[in-house]
Amino acid sequence: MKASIPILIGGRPLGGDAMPAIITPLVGRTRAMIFEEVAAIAPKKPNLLEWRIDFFEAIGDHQAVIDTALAIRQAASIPVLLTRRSVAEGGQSLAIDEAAVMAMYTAACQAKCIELIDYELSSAPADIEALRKVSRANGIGMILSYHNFQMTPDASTLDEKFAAAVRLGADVAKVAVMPHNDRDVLELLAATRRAREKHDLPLISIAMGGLGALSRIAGWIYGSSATFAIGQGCSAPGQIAIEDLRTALSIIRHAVLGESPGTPFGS
Ligand SMILES: O=C1C[C@@](O)(C(=O)O)C[C@@H](O)[C@@H]1O
Repeated sequence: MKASIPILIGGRPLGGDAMPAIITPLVGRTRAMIFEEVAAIAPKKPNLLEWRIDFFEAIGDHQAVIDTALAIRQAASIPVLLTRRSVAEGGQSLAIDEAAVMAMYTAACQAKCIELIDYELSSAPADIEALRKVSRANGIGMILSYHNFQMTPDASTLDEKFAAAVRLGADVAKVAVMPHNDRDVLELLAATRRAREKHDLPLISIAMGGLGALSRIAGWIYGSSATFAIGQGCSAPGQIAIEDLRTALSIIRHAVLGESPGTPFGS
């Protein structure tokens, strides 16, 4: 089994040796709501906090974004991933346009108030290129992502999404899709496995909804380096509470990696 490649933050693997890293979203609309979430989530020790800034009312106010990001990091001592999810890919509608979103991401990178950003592959190529430059110049990692909340595209489309993220210089390639049946989940896992064989960068892949639970718990076996779990609020269908996820992961890790303290087979 080819190991999943860890996501690096400041040169260190996110989550240490354990696979997968656990990411919990922050979905508060106001600074006060976000801090309530941080207070509830920090003791649960996820490896990364995803600040879903499309939920944040003050998204257009750069200083508020920077101050809040710094305060989240300080309160939780957990690295922060900044994500604006577009409406087309399952996010909230915004009061600001795409140019202002770019300006917000740029200001956050320059302030170095976050460790990672998530930007969608469907964005304008010039914007992806510009954000890649500014994130790299400031030492901020970049996830290039694709989400389909309606369905699971065919195998070649899934392959192409991972490949496009690599071509465009992503540090992490991410694909999240909606399965309609158990086969769709297998397609997502198979595409993840092919991408792991072909590309030399960390991947995140998710099949959403109840059917996709297998991908959240066992996707790391196929090459996905991180999984999203509920710390306090949910940001997508099918996310599992971090406590339940950890229980499931420890059972599977023990079985798959041979870490079980049980009697050796055959003895
Ligand atoms: O892209 C992802 C994955 C996700 O959609 C999920 O299914 O867990 C949750 C989002 O917050 C995140 O940005």
